[in-house]
Amino acid sequence: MTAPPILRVEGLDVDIAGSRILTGVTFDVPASGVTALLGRNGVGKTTTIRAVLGLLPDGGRVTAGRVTFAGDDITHEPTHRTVRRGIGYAPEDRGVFAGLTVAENLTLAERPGHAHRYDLVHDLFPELAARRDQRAGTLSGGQQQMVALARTLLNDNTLVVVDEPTKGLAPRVVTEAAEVLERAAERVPLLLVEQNLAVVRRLARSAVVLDAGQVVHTGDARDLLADTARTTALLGVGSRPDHGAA
Ligand SMILES: Nc1ncnc2c1ncn2[C@@H]1O[C@H](COP(=O)(O)OP(=O)(O)OP(=O)(O)O)[C@@H](O)[C@H]1O
Repeated sequence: MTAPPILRVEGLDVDIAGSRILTGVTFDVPASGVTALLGRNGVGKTTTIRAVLGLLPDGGRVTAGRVTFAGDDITHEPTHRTVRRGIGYAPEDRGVFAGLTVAENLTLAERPGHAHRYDLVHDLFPELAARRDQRAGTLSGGQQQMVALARTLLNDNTLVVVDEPTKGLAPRVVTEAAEVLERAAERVPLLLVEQNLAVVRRLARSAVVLDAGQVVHTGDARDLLADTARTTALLGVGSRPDHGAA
């Protein structure tokens, strides 16, 4: 028997400033492994995860559909309540406080009512223990990504959502970030927005592809990426650089 999905998105419509941005978006995130949310620039990936987290911009709202987390309807729930259920979020800009130390960044992420898993974080990222007194702004992009992920893993979350973790990283650092994500995914299911298909190939079990605000493909990630013609048609990879051999 397969476990029920940890997250279920059904028929989600989202409007922002009077424009329809998502239409009928439907997909499941299994309770283990990495699910990649893919698609060209501007198709609605970030809007999808922001809708799940109740973080749509001013003028944005869910007009139809349902989001279910661990069996509970969270569609119109305020973000703080959703997050307290056990969803961690590492945003595209990483949300790291540059002027604070690594240790202070982690302390600020501590969520009341959760066990704080410093043992897990330091086991996964020994480098962060060594750099605990270093200001986060002086870390490399890959190390800052470690801090962002460590913040999500500290609170024993049951799902972690990560938006474009390798964006803007040098190829060598992309490999480092992919390793970090791989280690994290052994502990908690990830919903990962990622443009780098080498990273997707390495990490993802399932893939959801968006185009113009609609889901146009769901299925096994490696099967999709093995089909070059389909990948090119859905993602336009021929026209986009795919940095870094992760
Ligand atoms: N605050 C906003 N106001 C108006 N339109 C917005 C806003 N946020 C997003 N959009 C529009 O919604 C659409 C989807 O954007 P979104 O950022 O979700 O795409 P994406 O797939 O994450 O793109 P990228 O890969 O470039 O991050 C785009 O057309 C964008 O212009």
